[in-house]
Amino acid sequence: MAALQAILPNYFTLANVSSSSSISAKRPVTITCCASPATSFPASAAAEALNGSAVERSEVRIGLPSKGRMASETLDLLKDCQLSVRQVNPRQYVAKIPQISNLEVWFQRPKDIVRKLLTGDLDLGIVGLDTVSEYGQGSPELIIVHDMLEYGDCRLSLAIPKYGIFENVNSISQLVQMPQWTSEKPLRVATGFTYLGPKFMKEKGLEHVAFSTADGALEAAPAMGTADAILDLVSSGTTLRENNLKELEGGVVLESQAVLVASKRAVIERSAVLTTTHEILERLEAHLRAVGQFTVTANMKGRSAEEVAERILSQPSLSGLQGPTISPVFCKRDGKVIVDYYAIVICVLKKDLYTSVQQLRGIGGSGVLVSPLTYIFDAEPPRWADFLTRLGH
Ligand SMILES: Nc1ncnc2c1ncn2[C@@H]1O[C@H](COP(=O)(O)OP(=O)(O)OP(=O)(O)O)[C@@H](O)[C@H]1O
Ligand SMILES: O=P(O)(O)OC[C@H]1O[C@H](OP(=O)(O)OP(=O)(O)O)[C@H](O)[C@@H]1O
Ligand SMILES: [Mg+2]
Repeated sequence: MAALQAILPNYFTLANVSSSSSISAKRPVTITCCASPATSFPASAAAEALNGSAVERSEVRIGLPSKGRMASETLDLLKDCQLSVRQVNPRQYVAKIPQISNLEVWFQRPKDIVRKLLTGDLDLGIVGLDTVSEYGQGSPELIIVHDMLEYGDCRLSLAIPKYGIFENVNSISQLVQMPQWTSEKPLRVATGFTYLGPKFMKEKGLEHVAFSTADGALEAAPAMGTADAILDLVSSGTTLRENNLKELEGGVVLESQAVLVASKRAVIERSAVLTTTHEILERLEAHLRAVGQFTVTANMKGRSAEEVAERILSQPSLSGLQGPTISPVFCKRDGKVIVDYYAIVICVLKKDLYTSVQQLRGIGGSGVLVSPLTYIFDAEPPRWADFLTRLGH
C-alpha cells in the first residue's frame, strides 16, 4: 500500500492535465505557471484503477508501439536480440515472445504505454524518451532501464519562422527579449507537448505565452497564421526547412531516442518482473554492443605468442575487448610438428575496420577474415547496477 500511495500523486497530475487544464486550439491558454500537481482527484478512483491487475498478475507485460515509426524498428531490435514477437496479424494487440515464457507483449500507442505503466497495467515498455518525459511528467514511478536503444533519434525543439519579425531572432534569449509578447498578445506556440512545452518556456523566462495543440503537421501553423512558433520533434530538419522555419539556439527541450522503461512498483513488488527486466536488458546490451563491432581473425608469423602479442598491442586499433586471443597454428615439416604461425582473434569497431586491417597487414598479418558479431556478453552490464541503485536495492 505504501508503494501504491507513493505513485498516486503522479497519477493525479496526469489525470488533471488531461482533463481540467487540457490545452486546445479552440481555447488557447496563457501559461502563468507550469503543470502544478493537483490533489483534488479522488484517491479512491485512482486506487481502484491501480488495484488488482498489477498485483495479481503472474505474467510480465511489456508494451510495444502498435503503430507509427517506432513499431517496426522495435520489433526488428527485439528480433536481433533473439526475442521474436509472434504476432499473427497487425490487428492482434497481444502476442508472445516464445523465448521468455511468462512475457506478454501488448501493442499500444506510445503515449498509452506510458500511461499504462503509471496505472500498473504494463510492467515494461519501449517508447521514445520524449513520450516518457511528456506523459510520465517526471514521475519517480517510471525508471529508464536502457536509455540508448539507438533508433528513433530526434529532438524536441522550438522553431520559429525565418521571415518577418523573426528574421534576426536566432536564440531563445532573443525570443524572450522581443517586446511584442504581452499578456494581451502572447507568443502563440503550437505543440503536442502540453506538459514539457509550458515547463520549458517557464524555465526560459518566457512569461507571455499561449499554447495550442494539434495532432500533426504543426509546421504549417505559422504560415497559416494560427501560431507564431512551434515546439515539435525534429530529426533530419527537412520538415522545418520545407516550411521556412528555423530552430533556435538554446531551444532544444530534450534529445530523444527509444528507451526501455519499467514500472518501479512492478519491479519492486514482483520478482518475475525483475528477472525478466534483467534478461531483456542483458540481451539488449549484448546485442547493441556487438552491432558496432566485427570479429577479425588473421594469421601472423612469429617466434612466440608473446612476441606476436607485442606486435599487435603496439597498434592502436588492434587491442580488442581485453587484448588479442592468440593461438598457435601447428603444422608438420620434415616429420616434425612445428609452430611458425599464430592465429589471432580480435574485436574491432566497425568504423575502425579498414584502419585495423591496414595495421594488421603492416605488422605481418595475412588471411584476414572479418565476421559480424551477434552478442558480446560481458560481466554484469553497468546499466543493471545503475538500475538497481535507482530502485533502492
Ligand atoms: N522525425 C522523427 N525521426 C525520428 N524519430 C521520430 C521522429 N518523429 C518522432 N519520432 C520518434 O518516434 C516516436 C513515435 O512517433 P510517431 O510519429 O510514430 O507517433 P506519434 O507522433 O506519437 O503519433 P502520430 O504521429 O501517429 O500521431 C516519437 O515519440 C519519437 O520518439
Ligand atoms: O526533421 P524531420 O526528419 O523532417 O522530422 C520531423 C517530423 O517528423 C515528425 O512528424 P511525423 O512524420 O511523425 O508526422 P506527424 O506530424 O503526423 O506526427 C515530427 O512531428 C515532425 O513533423
Ligand atoms: Mg508523428
